[in-house]
Amino acid sequence: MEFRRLHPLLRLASRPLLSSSRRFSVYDDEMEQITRPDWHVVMNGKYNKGLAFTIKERQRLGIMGLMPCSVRSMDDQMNAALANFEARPTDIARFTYLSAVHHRHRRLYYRFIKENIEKSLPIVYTPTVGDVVATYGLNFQQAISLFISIHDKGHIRDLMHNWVDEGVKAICVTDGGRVLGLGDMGANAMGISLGKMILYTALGSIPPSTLMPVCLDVGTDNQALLQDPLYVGARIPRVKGPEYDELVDEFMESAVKCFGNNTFIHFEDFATPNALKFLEKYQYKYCCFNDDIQGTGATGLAAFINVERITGRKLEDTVFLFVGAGSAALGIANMLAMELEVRGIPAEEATKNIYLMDVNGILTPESPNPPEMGKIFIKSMEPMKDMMAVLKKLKPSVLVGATGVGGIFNEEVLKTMAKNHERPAVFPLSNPTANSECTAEQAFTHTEGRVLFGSGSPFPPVVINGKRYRPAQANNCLTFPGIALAAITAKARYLPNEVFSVVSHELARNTPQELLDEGTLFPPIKDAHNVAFNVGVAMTQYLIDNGKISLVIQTASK
Ligand SMILES: NC(=O)C1=CN([C@@H]2O[C@H](COP(=O)(O)OP(=O)(O)OC[C@H]3O[C@@H](n4cnc5c(N)ncnc54)[C@H](O)[C@@H]3O)[C@@H](O)[C@H]2O)C=CC1
Ligand SMILES: CC(=O)C(=O)O
Ligand SMILES: [Mg+2]
Repeated sequence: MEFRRLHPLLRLASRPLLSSSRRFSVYDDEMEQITRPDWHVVMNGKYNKGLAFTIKERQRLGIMGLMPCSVRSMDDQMNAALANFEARPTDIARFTYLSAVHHRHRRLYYRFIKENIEKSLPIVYTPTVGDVVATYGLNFQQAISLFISIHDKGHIRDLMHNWVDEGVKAICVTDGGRVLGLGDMGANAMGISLGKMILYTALGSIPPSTLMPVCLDVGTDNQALLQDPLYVGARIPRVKGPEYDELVDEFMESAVKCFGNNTFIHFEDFATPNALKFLEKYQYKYCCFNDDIQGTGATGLAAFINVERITGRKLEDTVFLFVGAGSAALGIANMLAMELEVRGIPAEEATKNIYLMDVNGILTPESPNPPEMGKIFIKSMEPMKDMMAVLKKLKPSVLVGATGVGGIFNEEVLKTMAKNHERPAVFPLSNPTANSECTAEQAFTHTEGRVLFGSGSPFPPVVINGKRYRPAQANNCLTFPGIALAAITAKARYLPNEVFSVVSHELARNTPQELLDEGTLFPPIKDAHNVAFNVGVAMTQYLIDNGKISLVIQTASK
């Protein structure tokens, strides 16, 4: 892992020796200590490298005796970390162990996550991050992120001045309005901003010192949190209306003033009405990105492109049913409609076979308050509320779940999909695992292994009649690290919708043919960092070719 700025002592340590009055003789008579001893280098995770400091480095840095005499290579430290990680009895204990590694030795932490991504992703991300968010107050240890509360209105720039690193290039901001499928999690949502930014580094190779996770703490309507003595956020009902909007405006203005107008600002887990409002308001004004809408949109479209490759059934001839009409479903459905239009299908035709249903049923002219982004999918048909009745009538071959409601794709739903189609596609996208619309085992079992499958949270392989099926993870973590990498690399001024189409196609292309042949829709998680790199390159190329980069860059004025 390359870190951009070295601690001055480490820089000094890599230079030829200067003369000094103090002399060490234990290991190397020629070695001299050139500076006052500084334990800071071993106490700060940003500079520490544990037992990997050589004896010479220990002498140069004045840290002899602050660790045992063994020198342990990074490879050996990785082995020790893996043994420690696996010895922990629960996933939350593994998360806590890794957080301690982050605190004392960041290089080891990111290398561990990257090189053990199949084991570590479910810990630092969904599903365990859901438990981390739920128990955030109980386990709170150390601030490594920026909290901006409603009480800080008018002073956000001052708070940004307090941030630990200069040269911030990307921010992940949440207000905790809808965290995974857990609902309003108030200030506990910081766990989600942190989790996303860990993947910026582990998958996107973006230096952590350029990243700032933020939680806008505007209170919460979650009564359990308000009554929890350990809750760390503002104990007030969630602030809404102009006061809230002004806070978010001030946050955006402060971010670009402090860190430059190319700062990549990632919105995460805002409740859908706010997510849609801010995307519309800021998309062409800032270099901003909504992961739940655009990152998920790009991921979902990639899945559909690969369904088309496997089944040979054209997207324009496919009937899609989205159960859920929030950020995730709207993001994917709109990406799909855009793809069809790019392929020459007229706008009205493009949405003809794309159906959305929310908690009130299929979107029809009678639906109460359909979101603006969902209006193109409204169908002039009889209102239908029952999912089974809809499945029987429309016979979709692609079924997407983005409701946050665990288990609603039950045996009957899955069997109906299998009865109607030789290769039905089913996407229970909701997180964490308990909120998944079905499990992989249920999906493969009730479709006799014929399903094309992608879930938001990971599931282990499924074996049916001796045949092993590999469930793919359909999660925006396959896109947002590459999107961030590209936006930062190209110094993008703003991100038009078309870039996400480039991202989708690149993600789909990264799925090896042998996996498509066995019915797997996405690249394996072990290749996620290669995917992030390839997505980053493709998107950067698009931004440069299409003049979306800044020619005049307004830099920070912190
Ligand atoms: N796999 C991934 O990459 C992603 C997954 N998600 C997941 O998607 C879920 C939804 O997120 P959002 O769209 O932001 O939430 P949201 O709360 O805005 O939308 C949920 C939608 O589901 C509908 N709904 C609820 N119960 C229903 C039912 N029984 N039948 C039909 N519709 C029902 C609601 O009316 C609403 O339209 C969350 O669990 C989240 O974790 C979100 C983003 C990315
Ligand atoms: C994956 C993600 O962004 C979500 O579940 O909200
Ligand atoms: Mg999210």
